[in-house]
Amino acid sequence: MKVTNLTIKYKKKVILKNINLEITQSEIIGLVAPNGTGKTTLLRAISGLIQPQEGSVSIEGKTVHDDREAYYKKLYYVESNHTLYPNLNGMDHLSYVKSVWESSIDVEVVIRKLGISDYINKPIKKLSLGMKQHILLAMCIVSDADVILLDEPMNGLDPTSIRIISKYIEEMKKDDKIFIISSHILSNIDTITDKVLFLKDGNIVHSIDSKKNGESSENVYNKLYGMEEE
Ligand SMILES: Nc1ncnc2c1ncn2[C@@H]1O[C@H](COP(=O)(O)OP(=O)(O)OP(=O)(O)O)[C@@H](O)[C@H]1O
Repeated sequence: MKVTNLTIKYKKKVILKNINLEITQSEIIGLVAPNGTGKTTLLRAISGLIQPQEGSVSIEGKTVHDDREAYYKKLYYVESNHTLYPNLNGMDHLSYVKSVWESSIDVEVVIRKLGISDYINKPIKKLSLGMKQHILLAMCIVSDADVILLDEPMNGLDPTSIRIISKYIEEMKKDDKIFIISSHILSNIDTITDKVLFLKDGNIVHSIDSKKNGESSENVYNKLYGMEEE
């Protein structure tokens, strides 16, 4: 997946300027920055939901303009739980994703592994925030897409759930998938990422290779966003 010279503005306000990013298969990328920095904007641009003023995004060499349907099937974007239909249940959502993404993933296995069988048949409007997050994550797993974009996936999850989800994401990486996971809380995603990208002033100002023993991502976060080190 390649992002080339991407610039996004809302009216005259520049949110992202000249972003370049290349992600090879099978990587888990963390996208970290405080609230309001542009993480969601970047994910939305990659997913083709907003058009950049300049630059482009391609997956396996193809942009959304080359073949819209093929591009959308290659990726799955997990936005906020407001995208869930309140009167439908989790199973309805999973069946929908399985059919549209033409996936061969076994839905029952995903439900069992995520431990969501108790509420998978209840309407979304009766579920807690954490339960809805689980349904969203189950949907992205069922899609079996090559590129999975997760916007703040750990919001509302307890530590046990974060561990289960993290383990699942690491397992899926073996199937040659790219994950981009945004978070304003570094500790939620620090342990599973291969690389952490830090956004500031519209650009990726720093990246850390998590598998190498170098600088600590926590120190970088504190330095970049003006927090005192403990
Ligand atoms: N539709 C829009 N119209 C105008 N400005 C917008 C729009 N969407 C986002 N913005 C602005 O773009 C900036 C980046 O927002 P974005 O949601 O991408 O940040 P974020 O890093 O994902 O924040 P958070 O962690 O709070 O979700 C903010 O200043 C926001 O006010």
